Amino acid sequence: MGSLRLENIRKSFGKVEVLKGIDLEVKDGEFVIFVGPSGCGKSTLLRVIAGLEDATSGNVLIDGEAVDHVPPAKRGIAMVFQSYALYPHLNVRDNMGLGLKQAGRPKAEIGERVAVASKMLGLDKYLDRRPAELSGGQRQRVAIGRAIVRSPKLFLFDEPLSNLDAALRVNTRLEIAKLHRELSATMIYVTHDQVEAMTLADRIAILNEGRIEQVGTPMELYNRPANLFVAGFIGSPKMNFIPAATLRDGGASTVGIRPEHITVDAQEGRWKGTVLHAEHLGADTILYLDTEQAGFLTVRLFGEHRFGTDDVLYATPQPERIYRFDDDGKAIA
Ligand SMILES: Nc1ncnc2c1ncn2[C@@H]1O[C@H](COP(=O)(O)OP(=O)(O)OP(=O)(O)O)[C@@H](O)[C@H]1O
Repeated sequence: MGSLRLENIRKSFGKVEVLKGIDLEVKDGEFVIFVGPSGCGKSTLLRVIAGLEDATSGNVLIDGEAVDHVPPAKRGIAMVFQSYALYPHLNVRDNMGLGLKQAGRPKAEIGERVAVASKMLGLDKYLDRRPAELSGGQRQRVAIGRAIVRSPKLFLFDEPLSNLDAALRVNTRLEIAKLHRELSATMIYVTHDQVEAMTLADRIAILNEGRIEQVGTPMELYNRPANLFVAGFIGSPKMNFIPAATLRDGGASTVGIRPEHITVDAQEGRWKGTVLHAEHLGADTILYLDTEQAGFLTVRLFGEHRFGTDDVLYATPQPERIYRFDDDGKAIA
């Protein structure tokens, strides 16, 4: 079991309020990701859940029990950090088993748990190596293994992939997804990378300036963003925002259209524009347009296209894919 409930969590550092009333419920076995811009309070919230930081007010409940006065080691959580935090003088086996040893578990049990976790993570061949003899990805797997052996109620991950290069990030991401399936464990994960969030999470909580803007499945956030912030945050390249007057839409203040929902044609279309820059990515082509009616627009086309800088073309939004927002930035259904 490992459910989590956050009730009106507030946290101030001096006069600065960093978390401004966070409510969230995480079900047993769920994978929830906190995502948001730098400084929005993601890590602080994770640290409050872990007990490494006291909330100024509000409650943290694990499996229905308030843990606000329970020290980190007794909360039944295991945390994986960006920096791995391995002991350099210990080999992989001892790094993974240290927490259990400190908890006074019998040697045979520690050996067994380390064997299971290291096999799961493909580390069984490296048990005698020290951290310095491992790659970055292997070190992060040891840190994850150290969490697994403790069979925690909750796994907390703080940007675990950000020290890895691009290829290794993808690999390790897949491993974390697999691990979540195999362990059916509750995982809470902080990242500023929306691809990580979209690919791993059952649900994503989008934070902004200490508040949750929206919680939902990746596709809910993509298809039905609650406001301009979420609409602009989820999706790459970013959604285009255009004054509603451009579309003669009296009921909205701003309209949004995703780059992948605009078609282009050399002869005709809704908005005439000039290509400022074209990115040919192979699978996709990204065009940056300066249009007469809608201003700057980013367009994402599937596959290869011959359009290049200074070409003049016409862009047309798919009407059923237009998002509308009111004066306060709230989505209009
Ligand atoms: N111990 C502290 N003392 C004072 N201010 C702090 C402390 N820890 C965090 N902050 C401030 O709280 C705010 C939120 O920090 P936090 O690390 O939670 O953000 P984050 O969303 O995780 O950002 P990043 O993605 O850059 O890691 C920041 O403005 C930060 O400077």
